Formats: sequence, structure tokens, C-alpha cells
Amino acid sequence: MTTADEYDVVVVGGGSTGENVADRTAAAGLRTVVVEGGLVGGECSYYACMPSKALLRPGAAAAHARAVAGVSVGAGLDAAAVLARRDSFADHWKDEDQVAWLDGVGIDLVRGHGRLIGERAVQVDGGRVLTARHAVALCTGSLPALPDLPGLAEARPWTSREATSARQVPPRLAVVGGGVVAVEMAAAWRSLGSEVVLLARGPLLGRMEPFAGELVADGLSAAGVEVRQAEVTGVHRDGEVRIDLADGSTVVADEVLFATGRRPNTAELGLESVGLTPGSWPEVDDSCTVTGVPGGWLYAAGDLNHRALLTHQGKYQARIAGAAIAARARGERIDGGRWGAHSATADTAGAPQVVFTEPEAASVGLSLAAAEEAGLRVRAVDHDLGAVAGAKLYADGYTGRARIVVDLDREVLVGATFVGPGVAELLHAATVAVVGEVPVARLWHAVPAYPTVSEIWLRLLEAWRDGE
Ligand SMILES: Cc1cc2nc3c(=O)[nH]c(=O)nc-3n(C[C@H](O)[C@H](O)[C@H](O)COP(=O)(O)OP(=O)(O)OC[C@H]3O[C@@H](n4cnc5c(N)ncnc54)[C@H](O)[C@@H]3O)c2cc1C
Ligand SMILES: NC(=O)c1ccc[n+]([C@@H]2O[C@H](COP(=O)([O-])OP(=O)(O)OC[C@H]3O[C@@H](n4cnc5c(N)ncnc54)[C@H](O)[C@@H]3O)[C@@H](O)[C@H]2O)c1
Repeated sequence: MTTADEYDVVVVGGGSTGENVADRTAAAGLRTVVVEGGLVGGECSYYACMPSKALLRPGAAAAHARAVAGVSVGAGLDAAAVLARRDSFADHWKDEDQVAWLDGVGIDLVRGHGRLIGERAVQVDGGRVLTARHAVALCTGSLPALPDLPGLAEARPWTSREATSARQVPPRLAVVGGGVVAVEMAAAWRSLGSEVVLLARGPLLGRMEPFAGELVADGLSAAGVEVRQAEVTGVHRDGEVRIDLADGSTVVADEVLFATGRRPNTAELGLESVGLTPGSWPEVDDSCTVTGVPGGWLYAAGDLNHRALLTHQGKYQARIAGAAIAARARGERIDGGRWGAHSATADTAGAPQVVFTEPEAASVGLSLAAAEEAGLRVRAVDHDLGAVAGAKLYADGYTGRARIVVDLDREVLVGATFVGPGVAELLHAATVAVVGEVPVARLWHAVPAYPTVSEIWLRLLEAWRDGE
């Protein structure tokens, strides 16, 4: 027998995105429930951002210390201590704290697998039915996508989950892919002592400026990772793993990580009950309202809508969607214009991302290629980051590069990229410049302190002025 529970808002998926949608709708006085089938907090807390950055930070800290003459650092990392610190950043894979937070802000939690069964109705584990007076927000995230290769399933490959939660350092690790997960996990496990081979079928970090992938590849090679251009044709496990490559050679490893992208977590979500296709990425407008379903009651935010697969962008979409749900519930108009209160404009115009390798790669907005593809009249201005006094002080022999992409018609930045040690914290200034559409002429008055790495801004502006 099923029982019906009526809420104002039903959120399916309590990852970082779902938590933030619920936070906003509950704060607006709407009775909100979160349905979560795993751990409240989702991938970011337990199998993605937090554990991966906890694995990467010790190697980066050691590399930065080694790059300053006179500082003495031991040979390697204490892997057991690094893994223990990682465990604590993953809250030991327990979600009590996040459940307590939901409770504290008055959001109900129903544990189980949620599935749409029609308009404004979600069934949990085939039993209890939750109905929504105003909105259902789908925030079920994405799953690792594995290629269809002979022997792969039987070879029990690592996905991002095993790569962030493994308790032993594999002596030999092969990593397949050239995206963010591949380069970060290659760097992390190399720093912990694994022999790592990275098998990429194209340039690394293909969505960033080309120099980002090149400098990150150099950094990985310098750390001892073997970076190979290769197409994997088959995988077999017989104790160890054998990875066959298109050139006829074979790589042998103890574990193989497939970091080959993501697929939507919608196969078992009941999309067919509202006329959508199971297993697809739901299409949304800028307020994260699903466009294929009439009535404006269904939202999809975070990884699930495929706009920008990043925790901070998912949370941004959650704030936007939560505000849109609240506005519609009050009968107010949606402010959906460019940079409007209910428009996730930054997803396409100003989303920042940091790749936490050594060197780091940090970018916001459009690359030169993406800007040109979008039909903008742009000029890229580059500068050597290592030539800046602050960078020379930061690390002996500092190697890095920076680029701004300037829209020639409006004379504003539409993109910026920094690659080098410690550049992550440079990025937010660029995000403010891009999102604020600050005229280049005004940026001259934003004077970077001497001698910081931020003086790269001055060098870039001089290069722009001098037409280099
Ligand atoms: C290795 C790795 C490292 C990353 N590092 C970073 C980083 O440094 N910075 C960054 O910004 N991004 C990073 N990302 C991306 C980031 O993890 C995702 O963008 C983010 O987790 C998406 O959040 P979400 O809430 O949309 O989805 P998820 O975190 O996947 O949450 C979805 C939730 O829904 C639940 N769920 C799914 N289906 C159902 C259902 N039918 N019923 C009930 N519950 C359900 C799941 O259990 C889960 O808790 C990384 C990703 C990976 C793989
Ligand atoms: N620091 C961060 O911000 C961070 C860290 C990790 C992940 N993430 C997010 O998580 C998402 C997933 O990351 P990802 O690295 O898995 O995906 P990705 O889309 O960034 O990269 C996938 C890579 O796999 C390759 N690939 C795909 N199919 C393949 C095949 N059959 N054989 C060989 N190579 C193949 C692609 O060419 C690409 O290089 C990204 O969108 C990223 O934004 C962010």
C-alpha cells in the first residue's frame, strides 16, 4: 500500500546541488523534502572534489617547498598519512553531519531511490509517493561513462570512485583519458608512489587553451608519469591488467582507471512518465526549468543538465532554480534576462575551473577557440607567468603562462587562463572581470600589489595596449 505525502517542493538527489536547491526553497518558506538513495552530500563530498583534492594537496605542497632553494623536504610522501587525511576529508564516507544540517534547516529527508511517476509525483523505492504542490527538482548527477571495449567489465577497472577512495597505493597504475579526472588522478597516485602511465587519445584538457594541456603534460612527465598518445582497443585481467593499444603494444598494470567522461544518471528516474527519454540529459532553459515538460514545475540542476559539470556551477544553478521555484510559487515573474536573478548565465559566459595538477591550470569563460566558434571578434593576449617578480619569488625557475581573450567590439574580457604553480587563487579576479564585463580601460585602475603573482594582470594589460 502506498501513502501520499504532499510537499511544496520535492528534490530528488541530495548531492551538493540538491542540498542547495532545498536550502533555497526551504529558506523561502516552502515545505521541502530531499529524496536521497546514497549518501547526503553526493559525489563531491565522498568520491570527487574533496577526496581528490585531499590526495593532490600533499604532492603540490611538497613540490612548492622543493622549488625554493634552502628549504629541505624529505624524499617522498607518507602515503598512509595522506590516505588517512583523505579519509577524514571524505568524512569516512558517513553523512551524519550533512543529515544534521538538513534537519537543522527544517528540510525533510526520505532515504531511497526516487522515481518520477507522473506530473509532480515521485515514488520512493516503489512505495511511498511524494507529491509536489509547486516543483520537483531533479539533481541526480552523472555517472562514469565507460567505453564499450572487449574485456573491460571483467577487468574490474577503477572509475573516479575507486580512484578517489582506494585504500592501497597500486604499484603500477594505467590511466585512460585526457580530461580533468585523468590528469588529476595520474598526478595524485604518482605523488603517492605509483608508477603511472597516462593513455590519452588526443591532447590533454581539450576544452582549455592548448597550452594548458601542454604544460600539464610537461608537469606530469617531470613528476615521472609516462604520458602516451594511445588508443585503447581491449583490456584483460589475469591478476594484473593488460591494456592493448591500437599500435599493437600492450601496457601492463596492477589497476587501470578509466576516466573517460560522464553519462546522465537518468536511466531509472521515470523520465518516460513525463514524456522524456530515459538515459538522456534533460534539456533546460537558463532557469534550469526542463523545457520538454509543460507547466514549469520540473527542474533539472547540477551535472544532470550537462551545462557545466562542476560543483560550484551546480550550486549556482541550485541558487537560481531555488529562487525561480520560490518566485513562481509566489506568483511573481521570472527574471530570466542575461545576468537576471533567475538565469544561470555564468554557466556559458563565465564558469571558472581549476585543475589541481602541478602546475595548476585555471580558466574562466571562453577559450580563444570557443570565443571564435561563438562568432565573437576577439584577440588573445599572452604572457609568460614566470617573468613576473612575484612568480620568481614563489618558486625558483617558475614556469607558467597566462592568456586573456578580449572581445574587440566591447573591449571586455570574455575569457582568461592561467597555468603555473599556485595559480588557482588568481582565478577569481578574472571571474569578476569576465562576469562584471569590466572594460579593459577600467582594469588599468585595478593595480596588483607588488611583488605578487597577480602582477601578471599588469603585464597582460601592457601586452594588450602595445598590441603584442
Ligand atoms: C574525481 C572527480 C573530481 C572532481 N573534482 C571537482 C572539483 O575539484 N571541483 C568541482 O567543481 N567539481 C569537481 N568534480 C565534479 C563534481 O563532483 C560534480 O560536478 C558534482 O558532484 C555534481 O553534483 P550534483 O549534486 O549535481 O550530483 P552528485 O554529486 O552526483 O549528486 C547526486 C545525488 O543524487 C543521488 N541520486 C541519484 N539518483 C537518485 C535517485 N533516483 N533517487 C534518489 N537519489 C538519487 C546520488 O546518490 C547523489 O547523492 C569532480 C568530479 C570527479 C568525478
Ligand atoms: N578540478 C575539477 O574541476 C574537476 C576534477 C575532476 C572532474 N571534474 C569534472 O568532472 C567531469 C568528468 O571528468 P572526466 O575527466 O571524466 O571527463 P572529461 O569529459 O573532462 O574527459 C574525458 C576524457 O576521456 C577521453 N575519452 C572519452 N572516451 C574515450 C575512449 N573511449 N577512449 C579513450 N579516451 C576517451 C576524452 O577524449 C577526454 O580526454 C568533467 O566535466 C569535469 O568538469 C572537474
